Amino acid sequence: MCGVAALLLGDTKATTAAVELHESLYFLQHRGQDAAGITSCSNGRVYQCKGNGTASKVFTEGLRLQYLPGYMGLGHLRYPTAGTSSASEAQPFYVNSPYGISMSVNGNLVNTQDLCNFLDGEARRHVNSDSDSELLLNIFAHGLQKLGKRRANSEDIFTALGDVYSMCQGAFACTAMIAGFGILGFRDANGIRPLCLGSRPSTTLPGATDYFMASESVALKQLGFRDIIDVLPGQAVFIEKGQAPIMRQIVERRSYTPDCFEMVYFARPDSCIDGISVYRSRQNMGVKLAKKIREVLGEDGVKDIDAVIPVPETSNIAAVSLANELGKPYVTALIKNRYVHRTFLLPNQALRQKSVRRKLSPIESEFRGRNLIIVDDSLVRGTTSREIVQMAREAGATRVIFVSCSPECTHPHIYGIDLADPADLIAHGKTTQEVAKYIHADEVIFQGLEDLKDACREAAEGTSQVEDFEVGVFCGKYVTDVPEGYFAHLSELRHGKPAQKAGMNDVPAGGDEVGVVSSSGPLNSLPDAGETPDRREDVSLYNFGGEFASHEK
Ligand SMILES: O=P(O)(O)OC[C@H]1O[C@H](OP(=O)(O)OP(=O)(O)O)[C@H](O)[C@@H]1O
Ligand SMILES: NC(=O)CC[C@H](N)C(=O)O
Ligand SMILES: [Mg+2]
Repeated sequence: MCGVAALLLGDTKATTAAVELHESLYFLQHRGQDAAGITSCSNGRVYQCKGNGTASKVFTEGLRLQYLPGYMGLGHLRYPTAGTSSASEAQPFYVNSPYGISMSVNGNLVNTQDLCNFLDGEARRHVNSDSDSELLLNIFAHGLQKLGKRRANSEDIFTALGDVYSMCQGAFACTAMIAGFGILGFRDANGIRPLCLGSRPSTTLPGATDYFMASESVALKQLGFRDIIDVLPGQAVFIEKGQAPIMRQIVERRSYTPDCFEMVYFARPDSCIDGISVYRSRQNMGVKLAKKIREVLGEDGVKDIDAVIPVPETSNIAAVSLANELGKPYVTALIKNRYVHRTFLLPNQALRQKSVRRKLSPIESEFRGRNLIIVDDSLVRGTTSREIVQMAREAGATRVIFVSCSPECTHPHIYGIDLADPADLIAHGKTTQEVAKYIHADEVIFQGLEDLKDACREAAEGTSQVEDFEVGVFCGKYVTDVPEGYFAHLSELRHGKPAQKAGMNDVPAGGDEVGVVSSSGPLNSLPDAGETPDRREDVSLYNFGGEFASHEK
């Protein structure tokens, strides 16, 4: 999962799109911590700043925004699922031909080899990284280019998207910008990854309207956007500057099956995705899990429990309703260090392991001599649960029952989690008792799959059109076709090359945050922000474009 955003201000003389996009990245930061980027457009020119790290690092607390003028733009936060962690794969991506297109992608494609072959052999387009998102952008660009127009209109945009839907297999929710023309959003035919659109009156041009698209409604809400709607499966929305949005069903909806993991872990609880309140779904997960705990432990077993402890932060909401349902005290005995982010999203196991203790510490008195239920939203690799049980034991807990708001993760998540190899999954090929033994818990209890789906379904606010959920990670049945050999290919990639290998176009950098020039040299290099020459490698900060090649003229 990544976070995507696109903004078009109604006042085309405004220069503050990047400032607002930057603000929105703080509401989407939980979706990706590896890289961040913003692209903006002013007078037909495209400006871009991106690199490895969180939004505050890449934009050095907002200092770099002065180099990103314009009334429209894109934002991106990356959690890599394909390619490498190299800064050359930070997004948005840009292609100059045709028209100057930028794109931010949330998702994962499963037929990248076919796309590479097509782009190389037929489209004659150079792809400069291992990123599947750069492939998707080039498929779109090729579709637009082959129409052979000097300037595109909205129909051409929709026509070109036809190629994306017919050629790209997997999950995607994308935002794009065509220099001087407008912004675009579109979502795969099953609606696996989320995307929503909102509007608000312009504050600088009376009567004009600003439009904003993002992965999660919380970003829209907090920036004052209202009338929020979900982009539907197979649907695209194009907003030309100064115009109202045009919604178009590009391909028939194949299903309406958002990824259940959005509700379990990815999304913020104050977001509503496809008409489903994430907060309410997590509450429901707690209620349903309590029922399962009663079945497994029996009334006497439940009676023996002293307290319910959440593993902050995602499980907090479910743990409250679970504790209520069992009639047990909810005890916040694991304290989260507010300066440490999500550990699951870190790029390697050593870092993830180290970060659990850095992030969570026990209040020992709340553990000593007690029978405890410890609740987490999921057990994926088992990194967190193993470490937490160990902490509970060190603190003197008598009995530890570790419970999960979602079922056993037994299969790779192919649409947005960096889990190429099933062997990485704690529950793959293990019984529940074996999982308990592995994490040293007295007992482990998982939510049932149907209960999880019901918890999400029952959290619909009003009329959600969602039919079912993508739950392949729990059962191995995926909503899209998966090309033969895909899993073997993933495994080969994982074992053949280090997951963190450098991109072919990486340059060595001095600091922690390796950064690269992610395309050929800048046409109009911007002055640096006062950094040392070494720091300049940390972020690509370029102004692309020229006087004549733009819809602006
Ligand atoms: O079994 P694992 O591989 O450890 O993965 C599952 C854990 O990772 C996530 O926490 P994370 O620290 O990323 O985020 P949070 O603060 O939102 O809970 C998730 O909430 C679980 O706690
Ligand atoms: N998590 C995501 O949505 C990742 C997008 C894309 N597959 C990448 O790895 O950059
Ligand atoms: Mg967690």
